[in-house]
Amino acid sequence: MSGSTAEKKKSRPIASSSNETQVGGVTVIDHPLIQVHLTRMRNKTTQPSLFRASVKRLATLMVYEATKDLDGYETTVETPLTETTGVELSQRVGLVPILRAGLGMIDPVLDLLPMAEVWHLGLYRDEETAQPVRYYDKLPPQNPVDVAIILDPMLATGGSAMAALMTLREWGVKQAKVVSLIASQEGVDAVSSQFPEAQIFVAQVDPTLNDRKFIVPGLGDAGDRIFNTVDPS
Ligand SMILES: O=P(O)(O)OC[C@H]1O[C@H](OP(=O)(O)OP(=O)(O)O)[C@H](O)[C@@H]1O
Ligand SMILES: O=c1cc[nH]c(=O)[nH]1
Ligand SMILES: [Mg+2]
Repeated sequence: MSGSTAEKKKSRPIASSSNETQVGGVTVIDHPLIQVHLTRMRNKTTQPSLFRASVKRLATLMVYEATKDLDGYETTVETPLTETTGVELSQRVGLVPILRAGLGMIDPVLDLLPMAEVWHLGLYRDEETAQPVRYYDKLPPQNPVDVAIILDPMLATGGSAMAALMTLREWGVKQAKVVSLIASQEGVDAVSSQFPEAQIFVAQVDPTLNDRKFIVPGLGDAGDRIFNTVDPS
């Protein structure tokens, strides 16, 4: 590989050794693969097909880490050779994608948790006020899941995540996790102060929001980039 671009650029470890950093109530999951896929998503020239693929890859890596405290029970299994012990999950897990952009994360997460229930929540941000507007919610009145995992690539002001957490609290969910790819510092501060019991997992926390409450540097509008609905005018 002599003379390759990779060799000419200075190589260094790009993730902390533990791969997890606690910033306030937020777990930042730091891993070279996470950073590489996130960089593709941030790049404005990345086309929707690669953007979608990157969302899926990141969702898999993030949810793998975010589910490491799930409870299980011991079971027995017959291999072709003998009987041995194994594990089954013992908690009812609900995945809660926030429409639209959260839909981009659901398929890879269902691959990891095929027994999970999926409860959709429709929320969009009003363009003028940046406040979340509810337009779809079919959560049942009773019988909450044991663990709910909110899926949404972006956590900007935190308004949408807090609206979702409030809905889950009203349903009676005892353990709620939020898995986002990019958050703003302001957003994670707001969510962790209003919902200190919620576990928040992000790949990176960006420093600011602009005057339209978009994350900076961020990646633009995740829903538009996933679904290829950027207004060309
Ligand atoms: O933290 P907040 O300030 O609430 O912003 C984050 C929300 O904004 C985006 O959705 P958007 O309103 O663009 O809807 P969409 O997914 O339908 O595009 C994103 O997917 C979050 O749901
Ligand atoms: O930066 C942002 C903020 C909200 N929603 C997005 O998709 N991106
Ligand atoms: Mg959007």
